[in-house]
Amino acid sequence: MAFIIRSFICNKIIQCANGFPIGGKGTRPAELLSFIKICPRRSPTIEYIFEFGDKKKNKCIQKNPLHMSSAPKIIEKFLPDDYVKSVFLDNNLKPPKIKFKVNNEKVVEEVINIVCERPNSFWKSSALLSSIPRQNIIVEYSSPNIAKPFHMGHLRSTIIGNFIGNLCSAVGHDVTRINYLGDWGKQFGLLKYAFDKRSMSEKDLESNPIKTLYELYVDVCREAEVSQDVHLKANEIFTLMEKGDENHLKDWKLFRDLSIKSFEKTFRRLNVNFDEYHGESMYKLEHSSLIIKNMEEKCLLKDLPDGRKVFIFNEKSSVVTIMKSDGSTLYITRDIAAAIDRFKKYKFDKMYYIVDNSQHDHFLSLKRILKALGYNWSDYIEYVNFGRILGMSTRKGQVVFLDDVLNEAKELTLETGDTGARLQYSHCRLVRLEENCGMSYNHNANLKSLLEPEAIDLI
Ligand SMILES: NC(=[NH2+])NCCC[C@H](N)C(=O)O
Repeated sequence: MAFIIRSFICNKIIQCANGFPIGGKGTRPAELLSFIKICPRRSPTIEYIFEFGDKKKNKCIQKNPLHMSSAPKIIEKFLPDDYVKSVFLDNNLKPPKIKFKVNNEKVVEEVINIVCERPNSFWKSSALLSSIPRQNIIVEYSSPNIAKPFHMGHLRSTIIGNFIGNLCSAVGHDVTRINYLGDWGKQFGLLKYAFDKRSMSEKDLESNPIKTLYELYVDVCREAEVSQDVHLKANEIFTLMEKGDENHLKDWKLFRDLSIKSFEKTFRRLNVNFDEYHGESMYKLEHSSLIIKNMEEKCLLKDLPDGRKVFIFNEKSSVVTIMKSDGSTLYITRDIAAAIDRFKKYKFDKMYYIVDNSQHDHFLSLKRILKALGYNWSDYIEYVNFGRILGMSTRKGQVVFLDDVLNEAKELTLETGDTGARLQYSHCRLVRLEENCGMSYNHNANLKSLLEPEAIDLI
């Protein structure tokens, strides 16, 4: 609720600064808002500080239109009022800052009135929020790989991405939530090879498709470790798939449909939604060929003696393979195509990719390549990374299944006391009590008595 006071202080500072050099002229309250901060509570009075612009300091402060030289004038002209009891320069702070001591009673009254009037939307009137320009935002999160179980890394991406999506919508941005499935690549050649070799059919997948497909994948990876032949066959199958071979694609589609069904069950359980399901399979050879042509025209690719086409990444001349020697495409090529496609379609102002740390270099390359291709919007791409869950490898079969984790978490919350579930339960009970007691908030209540540190903290 600090925003009421902050905007109030801003307006007054601008009034006071009017007419002398740095402040005043055309400065809008919104420009000053972020420089006003609430102090950690040390005294019973709520205090705010104003930080001055400093050329040498961080960018944010550099943008501050008010400089230290304005301080004495502001203090002199700032007359105490209903909201602010006193204003002074605190020289104990390094560098010194203006301190505003606030009238607690007035703030408590304002806060309680606003919350009572608009209990579900009061926070939206924050001046800080209204100064944010509305944007078109894409959040890509979760993005599990089909035919494999949804694992903890995907769970983190799902939770963080969903949260970012909610936050962006809440402040009024247009948000498109995309789940970009890992549904293409050599692993589907491997899987299809194993599926055929064991003469399997749709029937074998009926009872537990993900588990069956996953076991098959772990099995064939083991086989591939000792047999070059398996690799060759899998590559061959995947190359055929890229060329549109219907027989292979029919089974791939079956794996994909069954996987999505199972993921959706998990998303329902987590109360997570997506606007669109995309996938790597949307960006096959024809997209990649265009990108490769474009990169070649701009002299961004180098042909290696082994037949690969690579992008020379940086000064240290590390390379990123854009096309394999057998002509098939790669994860990065598909991501380049997907980003270009999304910009065409959504004209985003910001696109967030929520993916674990292990893909740091991948996203760095993605941004660099897009920039080298002349797409300046690559600056709008934000890679939101998070710590990787160590010791898991889908290829080796070392994963913790998400459904097992959720089941265990459910049991634990039911058993133990001090948990989120318990908190929700207590909240429900309190709401019920409030509903049943037949009393409502008394607008004439004497708010002076709300002086406990806990009450002030809450406000
Ligand atoms: N656009 C992207 N590359 N998103 C992340 C995809 C994550 C990938 N499917 C994985 O599980 O590792």
